[in-house]
Amino acid sequence: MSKYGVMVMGPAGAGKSTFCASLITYLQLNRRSAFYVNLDPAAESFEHQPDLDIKDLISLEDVMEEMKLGPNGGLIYCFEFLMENLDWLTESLDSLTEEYLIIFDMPGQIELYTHIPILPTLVKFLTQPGNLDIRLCAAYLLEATFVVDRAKYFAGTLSAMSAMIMLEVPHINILSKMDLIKGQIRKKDMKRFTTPDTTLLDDDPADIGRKKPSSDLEEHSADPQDKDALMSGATFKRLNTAVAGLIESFSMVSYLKLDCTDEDSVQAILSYIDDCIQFHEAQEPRELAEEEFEE
Ligand SMILES: Nc1nc2c(ncn2[C@@H]2O[C@H](COP(=O)(O)OP(=O)(O)OP(=O)(O)O)[C@@H](O)[C@H]2O)c(=O)[nH]1
Ligand SMILES: [Mg+2]
Repeated sequence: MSKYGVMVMGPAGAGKSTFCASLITYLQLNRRSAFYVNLDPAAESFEHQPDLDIKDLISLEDVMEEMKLGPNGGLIYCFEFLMENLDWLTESLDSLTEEYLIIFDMPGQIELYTHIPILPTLVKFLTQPGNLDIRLCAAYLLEATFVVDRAKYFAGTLSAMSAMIMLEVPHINILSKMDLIKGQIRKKDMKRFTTPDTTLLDDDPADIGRKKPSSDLEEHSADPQDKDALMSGATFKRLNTAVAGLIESFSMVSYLKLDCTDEDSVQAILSYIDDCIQFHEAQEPRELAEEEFEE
């Protein structure tokens, strides 16, 4: 029996946990079953209590104290511990039926998605037919306010692409917190953000506020502490153009828009997730139980 799941990922503060909560609320309102797995050992408060919480396996606080590690090193330790104790996941997830959408809420430390092979191993374990056999979709969130600074937007897009290549599962990218940029970006321009386009670098509003050295020579003589000058010179522009060109040539990343305060927006994202994992195709016709019918 297949299981279905979504792994919600992205940089710190991108809105992952809020999206998980909105998704669970939406599923519940629509009589669908959700199983919420918190894999962020630093998360403290939740809108919906997790059905499975990594903190019951290992606590980041204890790790930091006992192993004398900082928060990032501590997190990596927690994930290495999880990888040695995968039975803990199997015990709880194995009995779930295909009716459930398993939602994994991930931590925001970017190194987890870029240069450490822990996540690919975890994803392989979750999806392999011999193990949990979950049809998994990755949802990578990037905050929509990044579009205001093109360098940040392309750097974020590069991290989304790196996660896509690393994980090798169906993947959707999401621009979260769309409500925060409402009215700031014209509809016509928004299309250029949902499918990244190198010409976006030509009209970067963040450039306006930055000092502009007129040449590389001037840039190199700039004060190395002056971040504004460092991030506006010709070399920085060339780097961004190269990154944007790479993203465009791979042509892998496009974004869906999400505003967690809007139910229709959550529904639209869910329909993409369902489609990626072919959720509806596995569902049996179901008659309402007597109590549900009376309700
Ligand atoms: N305006 C607005 N704020 C949002 C939205 N989604 C999340 N936020 C806010 O963004 C902040 C971070 O949200 P979280 O859901 O905790 O983000 P996260 O990605 O889980 O953060 P970490 O787990 O720490 O990496 C909170 O203050 C949320 O209220 C949204 O759609 N719109
Ligand atoms: Mg979170």
